[in-house]
Amino acid sequence: MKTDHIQARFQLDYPEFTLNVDLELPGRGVTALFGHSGSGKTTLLRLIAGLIRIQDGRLSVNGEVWQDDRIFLPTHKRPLGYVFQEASLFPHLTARGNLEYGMKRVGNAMDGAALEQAVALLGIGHLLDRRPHQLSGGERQRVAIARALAVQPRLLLMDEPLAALDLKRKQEILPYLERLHDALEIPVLYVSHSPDEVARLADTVVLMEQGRVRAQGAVNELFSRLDLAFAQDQEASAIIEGVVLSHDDDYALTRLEIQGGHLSVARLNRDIHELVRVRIHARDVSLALDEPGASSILNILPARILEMREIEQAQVLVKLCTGAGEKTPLLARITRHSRDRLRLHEGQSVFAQVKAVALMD
Ligand SMILES: Nc1ncnc2c1ncn2[C@@H]1O[C@H](COP(=O)(O)OP(=O)(O)OP(=O)(O)O)[C@@H](O)[C@H]1O
Repeated sequence: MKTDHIQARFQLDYPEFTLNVDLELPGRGVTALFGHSGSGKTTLLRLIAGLIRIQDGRLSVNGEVWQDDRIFLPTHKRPLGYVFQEASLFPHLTARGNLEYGMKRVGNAMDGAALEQAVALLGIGHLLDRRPHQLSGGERQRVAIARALAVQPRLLLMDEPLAALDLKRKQEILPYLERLHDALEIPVLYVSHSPDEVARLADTVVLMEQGRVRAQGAVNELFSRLDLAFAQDQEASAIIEGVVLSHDDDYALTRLEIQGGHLSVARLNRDIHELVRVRIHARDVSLALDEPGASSILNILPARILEMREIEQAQVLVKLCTGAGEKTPLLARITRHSRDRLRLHEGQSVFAQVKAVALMD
């Protein structure tokens, strides 16, 4: 049995829905369970939490068996944290009272350090004496996440924790989730049907369709697969990780090093060597056969065409790779007319002109 993975195998038959998954997931980092409404994301999370019991399921988390032919740990014996869409806090308890109740409930000896760490990570120190009705939806959710973490779980399950919040509150809470992503040693399973959240937070994506796993892989790999929904969306984009190389304060630009290449972006308030994630929309990338000599475009990357797919009558989606070892994926959305005029074909070397780069975190 692998000790640094989550292995989950479940088959569940409801009258009108069957879930059938056999997954091996990384033992740390954020894995997004992504899919349309009704694809089985919550059901899978509930099976993993032990809230649904089936006969022949198997689940091990970083070497510990939680369920197999002989073992079934009930939910309260599973060292996990569960965050729901709506923060289910006790209204009569303060934020602190809710955190402490969470710890007592699982029978953990009160670990002050873990509690403090969770409070600091979610930035709720100044809210601890308030009751839930004195908190905004986003703040309540931050308390609920801290409560889940204070018990020092070995797995964190999050079921659309932002779904009940409006856009402004979502924007407020996302930086805290990004901090979790960087700080947590434990695996996080994050249910979402927002590609934007997935792009920001996830390392790995499991794409669910009708109770089955349609695809699984690294976020940048899945986002650039032309056969999947991500690339066919209006917001289709490549996700690229880079390191801050230098700042040019004169021109208010920051230079990022990406795998085997560079990107210039609007000045980032980030330290040198810091890791950042950027998103390049397919609609912001155009293609040229020769290196444009005089151009106002900052980022012109040598690239190779891997695959093309017509997506609408007039549009073609192009999957490219760039950088050393051609490992960095890029998407371009061009017109069918341009494809034919430039006689573009798979395997061809081109120059990708990147009009805009959006910072993800
Ligand atoms: N207890 C149950 N009995 C029968 N059918 C169920 C039960 N629970 C869920 N289902 C069905 O299983 C399917 C998957 O539901 P699930 O809640 O897992 O989907 P989901 O991907 O999480 O959706 P959403 O994004 O809307 O939360 C749905 O068709 C649902 O109606």
